[in-house]
Amino acid sequence: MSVAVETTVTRAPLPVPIHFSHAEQSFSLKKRRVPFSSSSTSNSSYSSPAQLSRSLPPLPPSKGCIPLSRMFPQHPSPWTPLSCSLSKSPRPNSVYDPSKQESYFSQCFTNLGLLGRGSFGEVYKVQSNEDGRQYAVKRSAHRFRGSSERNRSLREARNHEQLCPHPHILKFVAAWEECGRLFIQTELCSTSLLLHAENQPPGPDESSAWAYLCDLLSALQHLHSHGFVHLDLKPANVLITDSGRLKLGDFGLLFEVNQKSIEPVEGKGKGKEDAQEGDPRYMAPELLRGEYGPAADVFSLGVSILELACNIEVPNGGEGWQQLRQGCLPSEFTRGLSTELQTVLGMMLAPEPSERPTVSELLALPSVRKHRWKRRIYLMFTETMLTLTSLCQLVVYFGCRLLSSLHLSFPRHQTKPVPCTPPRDSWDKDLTLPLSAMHADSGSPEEDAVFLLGPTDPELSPTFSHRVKSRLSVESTSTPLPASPQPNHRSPVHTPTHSKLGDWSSYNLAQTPSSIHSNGSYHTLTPSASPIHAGRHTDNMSSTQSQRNSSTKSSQRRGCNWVRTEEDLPRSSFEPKNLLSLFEETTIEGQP
Ligand SMILES: Nc1ncnc2c1ncn2[C@@H]1O[C@H](COP(=O)(O)OP(=O)(O)OP(=O)(O)O)[C@@H](O)[C@H]1O
Repeated sequence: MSVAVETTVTRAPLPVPIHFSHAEQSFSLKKRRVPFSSSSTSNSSYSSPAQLSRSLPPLPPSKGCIPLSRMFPQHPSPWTPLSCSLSKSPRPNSVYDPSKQESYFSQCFTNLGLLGRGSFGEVYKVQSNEDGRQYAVKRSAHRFRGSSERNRSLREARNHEQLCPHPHILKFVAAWEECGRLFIQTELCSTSLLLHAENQPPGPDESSAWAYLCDLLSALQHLHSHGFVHLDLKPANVLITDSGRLKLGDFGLLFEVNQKSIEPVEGKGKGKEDAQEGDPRYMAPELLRGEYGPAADVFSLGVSILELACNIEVPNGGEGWQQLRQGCLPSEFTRGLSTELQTVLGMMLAPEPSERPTVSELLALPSVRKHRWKRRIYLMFTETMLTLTSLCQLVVYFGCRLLSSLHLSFPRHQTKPVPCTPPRDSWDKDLTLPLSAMHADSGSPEEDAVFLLGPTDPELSPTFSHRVKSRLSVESTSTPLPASPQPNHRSPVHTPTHSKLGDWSSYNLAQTPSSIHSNGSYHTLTPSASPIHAGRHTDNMSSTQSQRNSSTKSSQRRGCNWVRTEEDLPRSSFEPKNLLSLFEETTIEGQP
């Protein structure tokens, strides 16, 4: 009798979050991303569907009022360091001179291009003028409109900084505020896990799923052991490095778990009502009851791994969403997975948080231990190989330089005029802007000139020249931009298993490149009995086209006077791709 009652209770539909009323209630194919158009490079004009649904409403149009910046003299906006790394005084190697008109960003970094956009802001690939290394800098999309918005924005930076470094946590470098915007500098990664997964061939990929699970369990163990809960774990918030190592990022919703009660890190203005802040697709059911705890991260990780292993869309509402939160996995997709993975997923997706294993318990499972061991060896090997390759390239580079200088020391070769390098000032003029320009009203072209590239060029960073995907994720809260390049390495992570297809075979056939129309659109797939849909497509045609156009676009980019391309930059670090040209230069210089 009691069992029957329990079953009824468990099966009762969960209260749907308020904002789910606009969510996708029925199941549909993964939306094709809207190609990143050149006109979208402007801050004000661009908004992806995801941004539309999650970003704040636009500022009301001005009705004849003179902008504040024109009414008052434009004093440089104070640069406020927010992280300890910047507050240290005096900072070694600092190139920032507050007396100069240029902003802190302009003085300290060379902008190499846009990496992606999210609901919070834009992420740029930059080169530090202090140490010559490359980083990612996230800039809030617009100026803070009030202190509550500012506090919310600063929370992510503060949360991130207080985390102890870990190999699977995105490394925080610095944060500052300038011109009413927040800047967060982090280590540079290759791309997000979401975009990486979308670039993989369709079909289940269990070996990669185990690798992702091992990395993210390590990250969660680190967070949970330090008393933190992430509360927004999803593939879009995970980054992947060149070696394939996953790094957990985006700590905007980080909570500190106290012994008695669970308090948010900032402690102010967050409570039960904020439980809906995370992405509904990955949200644990107990968050709707205001129960914040480590088990919520385990659930979100379970949904993420289910999505990645089966290569499906997880629902953001409706029947499929309810079923997943009642412990029902979509068997038509999961039956292609091994029993081991199915068991682990079943445990992680238990409806009651108390029934879910902790991260430590999951790490202790024999199946997880086996894959974790393999994963460690793989990462160690790949990262060692990458380091060795870089070292070899460095040796070859200096060898070439030596040979080249020996050649030049012959008197007969000195007759050839050495090409002049333009003075550094002329480069800087292109990119750096007076702070007053940056301080202008939001949306002014001057303000964003440091951050935006040519209106004719949709490929925004050197990384983008390889990015072949131009799809906007309708559901994702971030990165509706072209996907990143396929990493050169092909690892177990990147080599999907196609042997266990189950009912997937029909989907796979439908999603081969031949099913893509010449205009880039996709055939509609046969609706599944499952509410959860097969997901990721690869737009090979647009990819080829994009690559073909990249060289032309690169030369076009050089014509823009307000951005520097990587080719134009002073090269403080060695770039392996230029070895061939170095050899060619040496040969040409050696000719009489
Ligand atoms: N450190 C990084 N290295 C490389 N690419 C990055 C890095 N950080 C972010 N990106 C890229 O920028 C995109 C947007 O970043 P991010 O998701 O952090 O923005 P966001 O505004 O916080 O998004 P949201 O709040 O919607 O999740 C990512 O999807 C990723 O492609």
